[in-house]
Amino acid sequence: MPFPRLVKEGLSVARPEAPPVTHLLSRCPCLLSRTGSDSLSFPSLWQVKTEEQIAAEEAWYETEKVWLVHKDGFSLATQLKSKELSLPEGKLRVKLDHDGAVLDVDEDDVEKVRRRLVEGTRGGPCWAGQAVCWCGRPDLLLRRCPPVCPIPQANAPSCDRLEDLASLVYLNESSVLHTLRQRHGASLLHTYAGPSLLVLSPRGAPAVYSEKVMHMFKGCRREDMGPHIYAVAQTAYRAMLMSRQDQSIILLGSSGSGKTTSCQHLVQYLATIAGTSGNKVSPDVMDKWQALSTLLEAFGNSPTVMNGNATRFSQILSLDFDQAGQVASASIQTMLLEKLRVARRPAGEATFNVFYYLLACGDGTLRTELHLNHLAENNVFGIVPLAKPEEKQKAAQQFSKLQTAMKVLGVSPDEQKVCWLILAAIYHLGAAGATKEAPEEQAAGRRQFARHEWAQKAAYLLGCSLEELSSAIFKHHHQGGTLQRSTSFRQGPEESSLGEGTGPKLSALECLEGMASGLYSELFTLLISLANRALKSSQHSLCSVMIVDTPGFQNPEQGGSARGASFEELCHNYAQDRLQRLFHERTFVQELERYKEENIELAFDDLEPATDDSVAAVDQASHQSLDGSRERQELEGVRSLARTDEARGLLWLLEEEALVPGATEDTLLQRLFSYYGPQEGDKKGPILPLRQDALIDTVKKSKLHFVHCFLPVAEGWAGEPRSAASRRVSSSSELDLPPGEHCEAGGLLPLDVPLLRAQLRGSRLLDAMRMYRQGYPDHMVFSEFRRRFDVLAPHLTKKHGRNYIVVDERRNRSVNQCAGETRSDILSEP
Ligand SMILES: Nc1ncnc2c1ncn2[C@@H]1O[C@H](COP(=O)(O)OP(=O)(O)OP(=O)(O)O)[C@@H](O)[C@H]1O
Repeated sequence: MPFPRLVKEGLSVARPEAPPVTHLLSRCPCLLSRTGSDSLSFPSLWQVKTEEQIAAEEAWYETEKVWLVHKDGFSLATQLKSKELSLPEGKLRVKLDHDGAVLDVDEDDVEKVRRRLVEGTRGGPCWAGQAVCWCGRPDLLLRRCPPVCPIPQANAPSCDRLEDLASLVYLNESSVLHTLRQRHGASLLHTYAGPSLLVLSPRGAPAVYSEKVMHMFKGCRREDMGPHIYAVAQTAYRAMLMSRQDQSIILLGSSGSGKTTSCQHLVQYLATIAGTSGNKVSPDVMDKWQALSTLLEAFGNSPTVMNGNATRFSQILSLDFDQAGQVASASIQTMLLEKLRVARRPAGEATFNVFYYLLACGDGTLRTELHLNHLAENNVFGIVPLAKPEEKQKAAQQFSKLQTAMKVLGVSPDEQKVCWLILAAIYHLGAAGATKEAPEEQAAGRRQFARHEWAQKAAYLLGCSLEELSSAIFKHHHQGGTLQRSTSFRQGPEESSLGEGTGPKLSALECLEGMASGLYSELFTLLISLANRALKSSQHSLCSVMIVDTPGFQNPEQGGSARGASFEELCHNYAQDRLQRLFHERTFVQELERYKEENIELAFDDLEPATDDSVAAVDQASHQSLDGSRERQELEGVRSLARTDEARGLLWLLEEEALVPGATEDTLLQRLFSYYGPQEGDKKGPILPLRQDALIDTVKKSKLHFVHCFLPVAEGWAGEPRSAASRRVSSSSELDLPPGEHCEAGGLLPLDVPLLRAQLRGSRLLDAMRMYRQGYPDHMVFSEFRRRFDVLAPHLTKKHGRNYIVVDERRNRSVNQCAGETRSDILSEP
């Protein structure tokens, strides 16, 4: 039976809910096994277990199966216990299942699970925190899961492909990895992790995405759907319709793990299901979304060491729905575009896709207009056409596709022309290059183009004279003296020369790079507003589903590149970190606080301490604000103000140092390390703090849904293993164990267990799942409860009006009575 509770600010419902029969069939890991091959299958694909199967499972749980964790993987073993066995403190004796070897191992090498009994929270002794049974057969559980679980446990084979990791009888890291490994081997991409979805990015084009499949999810409730990205979209859509509250779906994960692909599937689902008139999807809606995706992919993506088509900006896509639940309007917000990539980028990486498309364009007239018939031998921005004929051909096709997409988005031929002119001008600026002047020449203002004929072309395309262009790029920087220099991908000592006492001066090349990235950024902003013009409508909308996609975590070393992260990568990583932290706050910290207030005891005594120091340090703003427009004479004051002992975030420091005369990258680093660098005896590396961005504030007020995308293996964008380190796909030889027990054994698809383990730890999904199964995860605030159910008490509505608000609802007896009467209705949604 469910356990609804009236709590201070609403009504919570514990899991397990009372399942209807079909529901029971789909969820119970104890009694049932499934025969379907994919997560799309529904309860009909489940089979009730035979008595023999149940007996085998019982026997399994009676032997003490444990996970033995090795440095790169884990093995199934049986713990050996006997009275005669005398082992030193902290040691256990185990027998490996695959070869029968008996080993004495450290207790710490055996996967830990919860040990404490959570008594009374659910009113049953079987609720020891490990066992979640949806079938209501506590007698089975009682035998399997004693009140205090004395040892770490592995799950019976029937749990191997469980759809929801939170339903594992024994929830621990190795059990989760094992389940994911089994599902991955069966090409099951999606798995529920309690309230969230986990996606293991596939290779190739899996057949689980199609319009036909979308219609299988239409109208379903969360508990009726197998794990799938469409299920997340459907859950958010349904929740929005029910609660009239904005919803946000947040995609988390490493670069290349499939966030943008999932984002596209989410949009397609919502546009298909809610962009429908009658039974037909409006072609207009779908065409526009497809066109938007083509546009963003061209202008905002580029190949990186981690991903052949990496997104280099953050975006919030918003679909706005009307009263009837149809898409009324849509919009896109973008931020953190990595604009400097146009001019400078890490070695081995490429510029934005659109340049390759334009340079491969087969339209002779356009090429002539853009002066692209003859290309330069050198380009300081490294913008060069693709070399291989097949790549060129593909890029030319992409250019035509882009032109069509712009047309669909209502970008007129003249507006398109402006885009091509700016892109070509950037190309010509790169071909023009800049003089490499000595510091004394900088002072004399001798910065200029290296090859004037190319600069002339750029000026012509931008509609100005060469002198005007030159002046705009090189001359006006003399007066400022407080310009912030770009610090990314810096190489070469000549670029770090500084004018004495006048603040950092920019080299001619930096001036040129600034112009190119500024032009590109303006162009990108313009295109986004043109796209919004096409997506918006004057139709009234009620609430929205927002989808948040940001560049994934990126560690250059993991991509096989021996360098530190660039400033831009740092910003993207920080944004991801903030979103991860939001996940943890919503699914764990806030829940825990709520339970504390309600005196509900939960057992979380073996949790790893939080490791988000870097985000905490980021938010460390200065107590004293600086005004960037301060006059020159105030800068001496700034110097003393800036150089206090107060620890601040990196962006604060950058702003301050940019204002301080004579400040250099070294002084910035010095301060950074003095605040956050390793202390004596501290083995941690420096923490790189930033200031928080606006993205979080935008989504915080909505109901959040999280999708965690995991990389199964570390492959570079060319499909090559990224580095020797990441190639450590656990092989049995490395673990000194025979084949048969490791991640890739048994014909499963390759899976990099250490990589997966790192992602699992980073995501803190285990914390969220433990909370989910112990607590009361389904929660409805009173105002929402009343909105949905006040129809059942019309006399109250008549008396107080539809929108009345009572501060402490529990004091309102009549409302409570009403709540009591309708509690069961909450559990079966109308
Ligand atoms: N669900 C999926 N179906 C098919 N292919 C996928 C899926 N997820 C990922 N991929 C493959 O992985 C590649 C990388 O995915 P994607 O660009 O979506 O990753 P990302 O997490 O958005 O990366 P980044 O953070 O670098 O932008 C895709 O080009 C695609 O080939």
